[in-house]
Amino acid sequence: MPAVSFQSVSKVYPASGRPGARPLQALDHVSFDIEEGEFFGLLGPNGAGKTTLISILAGLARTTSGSVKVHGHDVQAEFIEARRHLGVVPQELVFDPFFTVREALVFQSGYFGLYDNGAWIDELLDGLGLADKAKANMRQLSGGMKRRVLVAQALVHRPPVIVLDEPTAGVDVELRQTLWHFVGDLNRKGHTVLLTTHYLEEAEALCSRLAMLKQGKVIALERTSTLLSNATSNILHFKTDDELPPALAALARVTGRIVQLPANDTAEIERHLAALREAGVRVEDVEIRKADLEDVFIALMNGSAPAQKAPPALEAAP
Ligand SMILES: Nc1ncnc2c1ncn2[C@@H]1O[C@H](COP(=O)(O)OP(=O)(O)OP(=O)(O)O)[C@@H](O)[C@H]1O
Repeated sequence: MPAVSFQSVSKVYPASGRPGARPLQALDHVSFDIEEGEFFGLLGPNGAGKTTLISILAGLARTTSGSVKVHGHDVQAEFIEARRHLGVVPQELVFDPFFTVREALVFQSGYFGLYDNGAWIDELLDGLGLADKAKANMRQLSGGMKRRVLVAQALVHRPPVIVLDEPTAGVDVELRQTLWHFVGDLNRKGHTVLLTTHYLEEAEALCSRLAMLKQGKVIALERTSTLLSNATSNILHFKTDDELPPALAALARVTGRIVQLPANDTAEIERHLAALREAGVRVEDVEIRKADLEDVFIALMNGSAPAQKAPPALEAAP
């Protein structure tokens, strides 16, 4: 039995009351399973539907059609059983300002009928670097510390499935490391992890399998290693102040002065360089690197399949 199963999930938000407003299809027949013990990544640009899908999984929103199960329990029909199997770390920092950290965790344990949870709470506080904040009031904590408490709250009932919705947005390196160490450990002990993130290098490093959403549809569902090995193999990376010739501009990812051009082999790299020379483009700091998940993501979001070699942009210069 899969840990999480999404079966043809659609979600339409009704039109707002504003004149001319139309209903919005946030999810369009999303289907995939997450197996027990997987570290699974859900990726997609802003507005792709990730939070909507997670809200449905957590029982905070309802599907328009389709079904979602956690360890075989339907999240709508068997809400309590499904919820017991899930620990959800929300994107937003929601907390009760009147509790201390420990009180918040004791209170949360009570929701699940756990009245003798002190040992596990201590373990959570230790593992997440919160031990010296146990008696601090929630409102005295920095944003990063509050996020650690949210992670601890999500885990008080030792859920087999852990859902992290952009847990590292705006958090410092230390918290990221603490969090990934802790969550990685739980995953090695058999917990299933579902992660949404905009940090693709994080997804590449952590997730064994990925789903990519675009406008509410699954456009890729693959092992991370397969996505990477199918990708255009090299990226020609350089800086320039000059304008690229149109054929190269159409292929390039440009960030300020930095240009990145996909190239499948050495011959294509040479063709790109020759074309740049011919167009009088002055380049600096030229590097060739392997394609990463960000390159795959961009290719997929732009509608070009990463497995396919980019069309030869230019004829080789003499
Ligand atoms: N409560 C709501 N009412 C109406 N439309 C909504 C509601 N919540 C989300 N949407 C819309 O549904 C679409 C999907 O939003 P969602 O927040 O699920 O995307 P996301 O992939 O999580 O984006 P982000 O990366 O920005 O968090 C967006 O167009 C969004 O504006």
